[in-house]
Amino acid sequence: MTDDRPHHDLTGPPTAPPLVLGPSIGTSLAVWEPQLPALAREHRVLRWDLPGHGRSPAALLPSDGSATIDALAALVLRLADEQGWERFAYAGISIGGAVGLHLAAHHPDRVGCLSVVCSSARFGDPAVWRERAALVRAEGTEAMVASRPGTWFSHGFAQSPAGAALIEDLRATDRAGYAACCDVLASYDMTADLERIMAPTLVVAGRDDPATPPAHARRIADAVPGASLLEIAGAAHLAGVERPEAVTAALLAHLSGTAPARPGDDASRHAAGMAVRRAVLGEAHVDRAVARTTPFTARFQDFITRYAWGEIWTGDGLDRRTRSCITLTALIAHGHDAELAMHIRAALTNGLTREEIGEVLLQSAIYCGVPAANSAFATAQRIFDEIDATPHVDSASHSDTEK
Ligand SMILES: O=C(O)CC1=CCC(=O)O1
Repeated sequence: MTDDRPHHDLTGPPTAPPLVLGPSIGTSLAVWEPQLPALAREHRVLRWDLPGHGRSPAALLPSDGSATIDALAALVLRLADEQGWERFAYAGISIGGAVGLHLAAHHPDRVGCLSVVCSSARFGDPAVWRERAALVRAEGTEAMVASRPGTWFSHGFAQSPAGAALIEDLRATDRAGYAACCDVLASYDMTADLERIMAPTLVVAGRDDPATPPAHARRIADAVPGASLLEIAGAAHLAGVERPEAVTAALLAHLSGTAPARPGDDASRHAAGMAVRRAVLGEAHVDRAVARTTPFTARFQDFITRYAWGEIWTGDGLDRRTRSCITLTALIAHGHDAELAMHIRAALTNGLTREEIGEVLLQSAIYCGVPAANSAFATAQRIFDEIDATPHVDSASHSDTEK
């Protein structure tokens, strides 16, 4: 590697569609580790390190306070050019997402699909970022270590191996590189440019993110034409680390072109429906349903994929969490226990916590009847126990029956 480009790595089939992943300040490209295996299955993934972070040289950005988002975006374009990628999908966390917004607005021919995770069009008061830059230049990134756990994670997660490793990456970050990224954030303001973005855009927020709270995500999603918004419960700023399955599912669905299918033909509705169905119910589950399809069930399989998933679940009028609440209630009301089990797992994938699922079940006791809710609680407890007994299995990888 020469010293004038960011450190980066490449994963996935060399001929697969390109996807560039950008990290957040204080982290390295390892922050994308939880998503990498799934994303690299069907993409050639390029992850890059911010200047002074991971293994990138700090000198990629000026140290005199003049660093800009344009300079960071130029580094990414350089990496894409080296790969011969005229057009690529881009996903970025926080400042990494800001680079994506900038690229999509100012180089619209380069970004075919955009996802921004816990990011913003403006990261608050520039003076605060200038102060942080000065502090880190004087004292190093150790000065940020005490406050990051509460910003990056909701309670307790910082003590997990994944959380602790990220804090160590912060400690290892070069002070000049970190400070220059603060300068970037001080001068960054995309507010007036969001409406120029034409790439299909997904905006993801962590509900408990104090750095870029959901209101920041809403501002982006409201201004970028056609953007979708997903808020993830039980996650702070590094939502992809804390709630990996929810973020991975959202990115996969977006990358596979699940923009609302209406108006469209049956084929595009089927394709969009299949992608959302996979994102919500899990790859393994849908693979099993497809494998079980017979000539007798084929029309019905096509119908639910195209209609339930391709028309209704793809809609952007309600978020997936809300759709899960409605679906759980309806299944309880009609006593469909096998479908309920499947949709309890789907609700977890869609970002509902166990406590929130419990609230839905409690409320169903009022409107669907106590016996129905009693049976639903038993089903939910069984699913939670199954998940706890196999902690490394994706909550969506289940064997409950689906039509
Ligand atoms: O300060 C943090 O750690 C949160 C954050 C703001 C921009 C970014 O990349 O991370």
